[in-house]
Amino acid sequence: MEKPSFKIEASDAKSMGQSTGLTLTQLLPTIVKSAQPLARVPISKFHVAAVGVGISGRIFVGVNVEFPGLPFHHTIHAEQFLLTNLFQNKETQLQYLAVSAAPCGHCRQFLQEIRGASDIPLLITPESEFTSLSKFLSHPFGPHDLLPKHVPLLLEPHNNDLSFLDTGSNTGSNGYNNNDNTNQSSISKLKVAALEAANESHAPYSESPSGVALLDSRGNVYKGSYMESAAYNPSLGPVQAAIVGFIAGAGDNAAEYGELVEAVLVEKDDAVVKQESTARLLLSSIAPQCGFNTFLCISNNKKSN
Ligand SMILES: O=c1ccn([C@H]2C[C@H](O)[C@@H](CO)O2)c(=O)[nH]1
Ligand SMILES: [Zn+2]
Repeated sequence: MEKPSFKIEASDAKSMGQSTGLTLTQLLPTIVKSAQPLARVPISKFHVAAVGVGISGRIFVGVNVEFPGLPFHHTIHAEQFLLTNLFQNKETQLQYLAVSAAPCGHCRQFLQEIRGASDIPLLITPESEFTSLSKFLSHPFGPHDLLPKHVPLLLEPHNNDLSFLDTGSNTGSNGYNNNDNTNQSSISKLKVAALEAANESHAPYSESPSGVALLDSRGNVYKGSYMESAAYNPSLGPVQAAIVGFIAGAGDNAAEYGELVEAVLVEKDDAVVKQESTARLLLSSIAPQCGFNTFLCISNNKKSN
């Protein structure tokens, strides 16, 4: 198996199958094993990998990411990383899921945000028999308990119809380089990306969508959309989602938080769930050199009221 990566194209998955004589699902345990070293686990040293096959035939990887110095609830579980990776690559359904350890209760719950979650075939490696997620979470509580059926679920397309408040929406920034022109043009670029991320955010329970965009020193932009869980606590914040984009998008260069130079958060002015303080806390802990700016938006259907 070659160097582990966070995304395997369908054609590459096919040729891996041909060269090994294995079917797609038989390949998954090997991919799980090779992905485990990608986990960032300074606290637990417990490497979790979650591998999913999307409806397009592409294979995606997630790993757990821990943040020393911060409360545990900032942690990104491997399954959450995987769902974020699928979401960011516009996969609308998960065909198969394989994980290196049985998913914890929090992840079993988070997976309920996918339509038809109970039927997702699940493999706990190194076993070779799939079972369904419903075996791991019977009598699930989920979106169906709180939302009408037509509301889009996690991997389905979202458009929250947000636009910026006209004036005074920057609620403050930190970082060392906030006043030069280059920085202003980066912030404008990040504002557009963060608004896109907020428009794609899955926040049907609070109706408080939000998005983050991160800029690295090479000029790359990484977007992250806030993703809610019907059970509230397993929700994944927009900074975490953008970090998934940063780690998964770095390719062969292992992403270092020290490379982050600027960040923008976009959230609603009248949100009942506000991200700003916790987003600032996480970023200032892992990337103290990174600027941070918040811009407020409004949902257009409310504007006309
Ligand atoms: O389903 C699970 C269970 C645990 N972890 C991670 C969280 C933490 O980083 C470490 C120890 O709990 O393993 C996951 O990623 N998924
Ligand atoms: Zn978990």
